[in-house]
Amino acid sequence: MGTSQKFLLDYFRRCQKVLSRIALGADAKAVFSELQTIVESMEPGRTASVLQLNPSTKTLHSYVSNRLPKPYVDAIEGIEIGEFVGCCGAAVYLAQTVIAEDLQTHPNWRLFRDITKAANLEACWSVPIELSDGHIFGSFAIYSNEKSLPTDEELEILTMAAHIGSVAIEKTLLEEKLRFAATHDVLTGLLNRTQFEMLAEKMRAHLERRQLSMSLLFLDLNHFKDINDQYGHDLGDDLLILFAKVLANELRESDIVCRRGGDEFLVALSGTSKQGAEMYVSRVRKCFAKEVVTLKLPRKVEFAAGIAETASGPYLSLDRLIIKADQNMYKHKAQMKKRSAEEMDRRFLE
Ligand SMILES: Nc1nc2c(ncn2[C@@H]2O[C@H](COP(=O)(O)OP(=O)(O)OP(=O)(O)O)[C@@H](O)[C@H]2O)c(=O)[nH]1
Repeated sequence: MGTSQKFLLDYFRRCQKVLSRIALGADAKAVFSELQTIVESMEPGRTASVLQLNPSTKTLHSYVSNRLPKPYVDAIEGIEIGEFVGCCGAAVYLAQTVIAEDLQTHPNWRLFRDITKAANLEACWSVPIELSDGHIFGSFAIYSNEKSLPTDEELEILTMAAHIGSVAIEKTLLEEKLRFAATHDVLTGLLNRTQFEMLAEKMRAHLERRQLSMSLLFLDLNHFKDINDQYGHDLGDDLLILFAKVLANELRESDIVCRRGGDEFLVALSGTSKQGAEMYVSRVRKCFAKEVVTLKLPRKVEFAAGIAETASGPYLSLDRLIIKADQNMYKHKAQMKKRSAEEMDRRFLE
């Protein structure tokens, strides 16, 4: 009997090893592969399967490879969940365990009888993989090549395996969140300054080796403090988010952008001359002017941009590039402010 005391002891030892591996940073997929093997060893003729829910399409997809026959795996790939969709589709839909003792007679399997027969699958028990916030990640199922119901212990083992797997997923998600928080700006989701400088330096060194040009841009919103003061910080935040989105949307994959702080942004354009950088700024200006109207600000919002290019010979250091772009941005800002003052004078005198 698979659930003898010896088996249970062995099972707990193996689960403990998996938990240690999770603590040491094992990848969630590797953890589930291991859990599949452990659960399959309960009885001969058992095959485990882990499916992941795509929440936007409400469909299930293989999370880790398994030993189920390929035609069966292909047939259920991307299946939509539902109250009466097999055991996994129903377990995820209902957020509860679904057991089919005999796939040839269970109503949920009516549409799958031929493929399960061809795959020599007779019974299926599926438990939802639930995360601590209540979200259902997917399903953990056992298929058997004999009509059968799980014992209480077998069901407990399956549920525990799904739970251990959920811990691995949560840890992976949390680590991803931490990695993102350490390298990105919270408000705009762009890279933060430290991460940008690290990547821009790599870009600079790579381009210097190939003697290809690089442009560094310093961009700064005009009169942002007034916008904050007059219309509130929430609207100021929305403006920063919108500007960040436009800057990122107009970039190629090889280019990078960061929020340097406040209303200042840096962009590094790979293999791009000053002329190319000017074209980028003009695209951003056009798109920003179009998008900013959605914020319904009663005043025009503009930005100043400074460009620093490095090409051929010994390349400028990243620090020098940033300083140069900053100086050019200030010159541009001064010109813009002078122009707008002259415009005001003209209007006043007319
Ligand atoms: N809403 C919002 N404001 C911020 C944030 N970070 C910095 N600020 C504000 O951004 C403003 C930047 O002001 P300044 O550097 O004087 O820039 P400015 O008003 O655009 O001046 P010019 O660039 O000379 O036109 C300050 O008032 C900061 O308090 C943020 O995350 N959200």
